[in-house]
Amino acid sequence: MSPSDTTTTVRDAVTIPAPATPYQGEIARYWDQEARPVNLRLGDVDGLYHHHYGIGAVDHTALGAPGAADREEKLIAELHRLESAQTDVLLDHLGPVQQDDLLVDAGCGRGGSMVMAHQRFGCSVEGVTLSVKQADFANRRAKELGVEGSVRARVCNMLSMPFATGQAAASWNNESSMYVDLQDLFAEHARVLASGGRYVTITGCWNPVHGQPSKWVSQINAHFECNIHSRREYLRAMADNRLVPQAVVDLTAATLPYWELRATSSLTTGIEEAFINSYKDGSFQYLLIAADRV
Ligand SMILES: C[S@@+](CC[C@H](N)C(=O)[O-])C[C@H]1O[C@@H](n2cnc3c(N)ncnc32)[C@H](O)[C@@H]1O
Ligand SMILES: CC(C)=CCC/C(C)=C/COP(=O)(O)OP(=O)(O)O
Ligand SMILES: [Mg+2]
Repeated sequence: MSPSDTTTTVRDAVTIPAPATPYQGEIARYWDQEARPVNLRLGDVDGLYHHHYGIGAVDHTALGAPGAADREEKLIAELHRLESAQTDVLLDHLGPVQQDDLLVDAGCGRGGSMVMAHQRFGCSVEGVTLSVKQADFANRRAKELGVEGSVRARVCNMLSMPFATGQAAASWNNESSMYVDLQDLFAEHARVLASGGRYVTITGCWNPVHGQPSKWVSQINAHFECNIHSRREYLRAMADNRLVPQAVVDLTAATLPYWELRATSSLTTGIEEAFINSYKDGSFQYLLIAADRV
């Protein structure tokens, strides 16, 4: 049986906080109900469940012959490999991390990035999500992997995280910053990060050069009930909140192969065209920003 088929839940005896706003209640319900095969079947490949997209070149030899019986299975494994490669690039930008450090995953989803961070650095990783179902899922996976002492998800608003001031050596948002006000978000990261700590985000943002969000960006917002920010907003809000960018990496070209491969799969969700067209017309960018807390 694959992990996504299990029905038992591992729950801390904690009170689940009420959503801070009606919008956050809607987002909690959205992720509580989410069970798209494009996420669960990819996660089933190796037990790391992601809710973000992939980067890097497609390995066409790994896909086997077109029309072969196992082609779809291989394609799913390849999409998953590209999503985990995205996490690896995020982790590459965290800088040196010690075993006794605390890492914070803001908007942790089903916990795939948290497990990968712990496996790489051997340190504690704490995540927050609005969704009880996602936190349960992440904590169940951590227990199944025997890392529940080091990897934990909590149901909590990332704008008010349960960490002491300066407690985190590094923190990140992996495709989760489009659900919140960036000034509020970066103020909270600046609070929980130690001085000299590292913040990393991978995000989709609209390109100010386009003028306003394109119709494709508006379609993505409607699809996910989110509010994609502009590149300018990210850089301004960081500057306003003691986060000084050390690297800004445009991953747009690197994510297009993922989308083009996904569009040929049996797991399409209908949003592929909006991503492909907006990345190609330049109205939307897939960006990594790594910043130091000064
Ligand atoms: C697209 S998923 C990304 C999940 C994860 N970062 C990953 O890469 O797999 C967005 C996540 O952001 C979380 N989220 C959105 N708004 C939030 C908030 N205000 N506080 C905490 N989590 C939030 C959702 O619950 C969800 O887990
Ligand atoms: C880059 C942008 C704008 C991301 C929006 C946030 C989001 C929903 C990410 C992917 O989640 P998912 O993995 O659950 O989505 P899907 O089901 O499409 O794979
Ligand atoms: Mg996905």
